[in-house]
Amino acid sequence: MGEAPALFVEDLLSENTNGFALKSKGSQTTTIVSDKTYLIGGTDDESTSTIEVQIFNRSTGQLIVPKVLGTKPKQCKGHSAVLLNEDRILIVKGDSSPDDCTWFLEVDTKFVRQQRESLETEVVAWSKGIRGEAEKPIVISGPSGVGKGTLIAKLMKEFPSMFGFSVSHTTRAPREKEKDGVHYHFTDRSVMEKAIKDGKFLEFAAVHGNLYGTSIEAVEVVADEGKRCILDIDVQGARSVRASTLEAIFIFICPPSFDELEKRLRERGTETEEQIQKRLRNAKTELEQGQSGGIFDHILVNNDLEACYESLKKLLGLEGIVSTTPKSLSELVDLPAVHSVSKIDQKILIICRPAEVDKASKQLFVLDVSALKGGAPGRTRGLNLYAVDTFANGVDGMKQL
Ligand SMILES: Nc1ncnc2c1ncn2[C@@H]1O[C@H](COP(=O)(O)OP(=O)(O)OP(=O)(O)O)[C@@H](O)[C@H]1O
Ligand SMILES: Nc1nc2c(ncn2[C@@H]2O[C@H](COP(=O)(O)O)[C@@H](O)[C@H]2O)c(=O)[nH]1
Repeated sequence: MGEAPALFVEDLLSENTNGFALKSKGSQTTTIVSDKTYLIGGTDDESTSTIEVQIFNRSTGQLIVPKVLGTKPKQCKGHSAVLLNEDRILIVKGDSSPDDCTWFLEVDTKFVRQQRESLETEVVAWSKGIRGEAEKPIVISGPSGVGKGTLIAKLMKEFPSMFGFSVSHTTRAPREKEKDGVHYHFTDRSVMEKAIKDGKFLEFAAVHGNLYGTSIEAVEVVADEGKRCILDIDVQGARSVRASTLEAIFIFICPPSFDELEKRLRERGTETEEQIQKRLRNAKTELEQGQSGGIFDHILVNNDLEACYESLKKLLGLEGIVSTTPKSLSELVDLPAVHSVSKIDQKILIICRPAEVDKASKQLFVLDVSALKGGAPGRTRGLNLYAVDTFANGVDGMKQL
């Protein structure tokens, strides 16, 4: 936290109009949201490779660096900023790959308000914009040994381009065939506790004597691959995700009987007798909570593995579907570094400056934000970006937008 030189801040503020941010200092934009001015990008620190955020509080006259949650966007040659609905700022990056040009800086969404309260500091959160209707993440829960991992492995094998696994962090030791970064991020407790304190986790819980948690990044990485995220987490974690702003589908897997659950745990042969006893004790509570309503949308009994897998596929609308490749982004447009933005209702017009027209594929782009879904933690879905052929449509064509 530090005081801003008065002149500098006045310069920035004088360039603002009606909540729209204009270019101010190098690649920095300023956006006013009630009594705060968000200064985005363009810090003097050349070592910074990500877009930085500072907040000038006009009531107190202080310039602060907030805690920034979510993966930060990479610096680019130029960006524009538009305030949307008083709770998030849309950042349009120029000279960026088509799947990296729209980002949201959430400044007062439900997630940000929750985090501000729990971390007791000023918070903002980045969420990347994703084109189209990406599907909701899937939370799979159930007692240890019921077959969650087995079912998820089958799904990922049959539909490798459709689903991605959220790699959790855990403080437990790796099993013989487990790989760091693939099955789990195996982590020291102190490191994980610090990351939790820093707001890096969507959820975490003490499970069977160890700490487990889903980082925000683990979910974002999967969304960035254009895949649907699968979380394998315990009931406490499912409850936390249910209470969070992440919209997901919650599935609870039950064993056909308690004896069968014990048999599977023993036959897996990965735990000591003491650990098996602990997992079975916890299973009783998990089975009660999982089936008592309020958390899960669907309950599946994993008796016969193939039958349960077919039910899972049916529930996810995958019956008769053959694995597809991820949606191609090749048809998407390249935005120029120098552009201006204006907002008409829920449509953002991105206008290429004359000097850049030759470099850009089109002169005018429209970003439709009327159907936004999701947001931090995770990605903001439902964006629609398209180029408008102004020469063909002329002024009339633009009016129709
Ligand atoms: N329907 C089934 N019938 C018989 N055995 C099964 C069935 N489903 C899974 N198994 C076996 O049960 C054992 C436990 O399965 P799995 O490791 O997938 O459970 P899990 O729910 O992921 O456990 P954990 O929560 O401890 O990670 C494995 O050896 C697996 O092969
Ligand atoms: N709350 C969370 N629970 C998690 C997470 N990752 C895994 N788990 C659950 O832990 C138990 C035990 O797993 P194991 O690999 O040690 O057998 C199991 O029920 C998992 O679902 C997490 O990130 N958060």
